[in-house]
Amino acid sequence: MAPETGTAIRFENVGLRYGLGPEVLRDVSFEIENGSFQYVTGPSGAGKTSLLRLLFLSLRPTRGIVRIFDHDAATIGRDVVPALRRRIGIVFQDFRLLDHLTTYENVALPLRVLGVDEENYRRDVTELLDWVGLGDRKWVHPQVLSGGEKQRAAIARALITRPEILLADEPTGNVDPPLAKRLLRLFVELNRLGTSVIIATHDLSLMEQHDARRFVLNAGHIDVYD
Ligand SMILES: Nc1ncnc2c1ncn2[C@@H]1O[C@H](COP(=O)(O)OP(=O)(O)OP(=O)(O)O)[C@@H](O)[C@H]1O
Repeated sequence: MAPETGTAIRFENVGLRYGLGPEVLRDVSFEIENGSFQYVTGPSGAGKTSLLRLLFLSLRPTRGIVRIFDHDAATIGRDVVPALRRRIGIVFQDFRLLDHLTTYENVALPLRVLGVDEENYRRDVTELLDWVGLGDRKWVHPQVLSGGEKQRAAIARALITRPEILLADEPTGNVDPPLAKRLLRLFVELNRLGTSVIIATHDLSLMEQHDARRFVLNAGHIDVYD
């Protein structure tokens, strides 16, 4: 579990460009404390997903400094990345569930990859699936899940390793308002238990329901509202 205080992430004058294209993030600076809660918002194309990809170490900055758990992203060895990523849960916009696995197996996958025996995770996976309201969808495959059910399965998979940081890209994009409210409660509860939560969203009503720090991106620039 994350220590109670301290900085989990620091960005200093970060710039990002794809190939030879224009900078899609410019002079982005902020810190994310352990156990904090923040939204990343801004119009379509503003750079929210790109920012999450930097946070997940799937992109490196073109300039500036990105520090994750006190490691400099520019110099992290490829062999260290998996261990750092295990401390970060991510919910992708397109879920990325594996079609040949059941909901239960998808959620258990990060633990299987870590070599944990099923007898040691069966209860946790079952409890988490109940918690996200998928207890009765455990044995079906993603093809028969609704958009909202897939979303909850992807959230459960991101949480099963009890990450110190949770990144979620539009986690309420496919659900109706009551379910969005429930998912938000889940993120707030997770945050209460010590996880830093970073949610990229367009959903104003979500941000109104739980007031927290906002990172507003606009054409690659960031404004931070505490
Ligand atoms: N792989 C890529 N190659 C080139 N340009 C990219 C790539 N991914 C994103 N971009 C560009 O970077 C900019 C920021 O995109 P990004 O997906 O980060 O925005 P976003 O705020 O998440 O948008 P949305 O809300 O629509 O998901 C856009 O101009 C986009 O076209």
